[in-house]
Amino acid sequence: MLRRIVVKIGSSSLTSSEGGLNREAIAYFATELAGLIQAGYQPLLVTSGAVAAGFREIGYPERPKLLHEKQASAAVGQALLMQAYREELARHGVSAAQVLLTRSDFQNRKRTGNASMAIEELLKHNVLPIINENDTVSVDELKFGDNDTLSALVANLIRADHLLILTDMDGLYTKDPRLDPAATRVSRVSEITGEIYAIAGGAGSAVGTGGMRSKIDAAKIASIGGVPVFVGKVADPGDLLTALRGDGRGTYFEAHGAALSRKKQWLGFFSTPIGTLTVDVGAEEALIHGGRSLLPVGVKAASGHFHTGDVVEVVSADGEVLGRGIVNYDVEQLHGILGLPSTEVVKKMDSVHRLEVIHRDEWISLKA
Ligand SMILES: Nc1ncnc2c1ncn2[C@@H]1O[C@H](COP(=O)(O)OP(=O)(O)O)[C@@H](O)[C@H]1O
Ligand SMILES: N[C@@H](CCC(=O)OP(=O)(O)O)C(=O)O
Repeated sequence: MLRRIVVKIGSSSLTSSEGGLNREAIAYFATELAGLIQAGYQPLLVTSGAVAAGFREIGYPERPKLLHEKQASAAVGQALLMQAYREELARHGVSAAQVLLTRSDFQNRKRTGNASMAIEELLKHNVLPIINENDTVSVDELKFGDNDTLSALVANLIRADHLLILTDMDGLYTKDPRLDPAATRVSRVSEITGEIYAIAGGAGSAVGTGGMRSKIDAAKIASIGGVPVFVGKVADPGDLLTALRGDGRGTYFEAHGAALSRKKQWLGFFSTPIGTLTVDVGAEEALIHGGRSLLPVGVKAASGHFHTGDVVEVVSADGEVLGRGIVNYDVEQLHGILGLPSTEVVKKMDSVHRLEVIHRDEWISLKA
């Protein structure tokens, strides 16, 4: 299989604060994407820019803040965006297709399957999928808001080899460089800790939305799904290939997990946990590094009104979120066997359906 690369381009790289598309920028990115195809890669594009491209034509003086105004701007701008990409890609003999997705599409197994089938078919026919959020139907609870998270979910869905998030900054800095000129670039992140989140700020431009924080969220999702991420800037011919090969101007986030099944993608990023289990150090080690199931002996506390088959969050003794899983006991049953070795559990219970509190096939680690 060709190596699949998801490239995400933010509004800040495609438009100016006064609105409208920067055609030169689109032409540049089209050339870079064609360069990836020529080098034997299979790129998919996740692009923002619809709102920023469309608001001026509608008559708004600046990027609108109200939802319906954004939606109207996106409806105009999305057509402009696609037209520009299609024309510029055609110069390189590359055909492109529009794919619009919302958060709820990823919550629904059938829709995720449909999206994946359509994307696979496009790739089979060498058509470049150009993906954006479906802004017309996205209201607050359905919205990704920025496209960074969407790009990570797409990368997991199609089992990408790399995710390249392109923006107007050449990577993550120790502080928002617009506020602190002395800030320095973090060139590699092996683990996304609270410290990494603490240095990432919000959007710096008048057109971007998520800022560095949403890029870290995206890097975390992709990294859990086994996809390494580059966040940075490309500006010169060949920069995209250079970024892919590890020498780009930006920050590289290492991947942790292996590619995730659809079920685990849902469990990790879309399920709603209705209880919490606190585990001891041994259980944490078994779950995170040992690839093992969670047994009653390692569970110190259980809270929430959950039943067998519900999703619960698992936290360490000091409250750090370790992951999520589908629990095999009701909370009342679990309270009776907390910390007990398996032999005691079997003696104490009338019948044991499954000994594991969470089976490893129904567990996802959220440490990245
Ligand atoms: N620690 C940081 N390092 C780099 N950039 C940061 C940091 N904190 C906040 N930012 C801001 O994030 C912005 C990029 O995000 P955003 O405006 O949403 O872009 P895009 O439209 O490309 O997604 C940068 O312009 C920068 O001002
Ligand atoms: N779907 C919206 C994305 C919003 C947005 O600005 O995202 P980003 O530039 O990635 O922070 C659009 O196309 O305008």
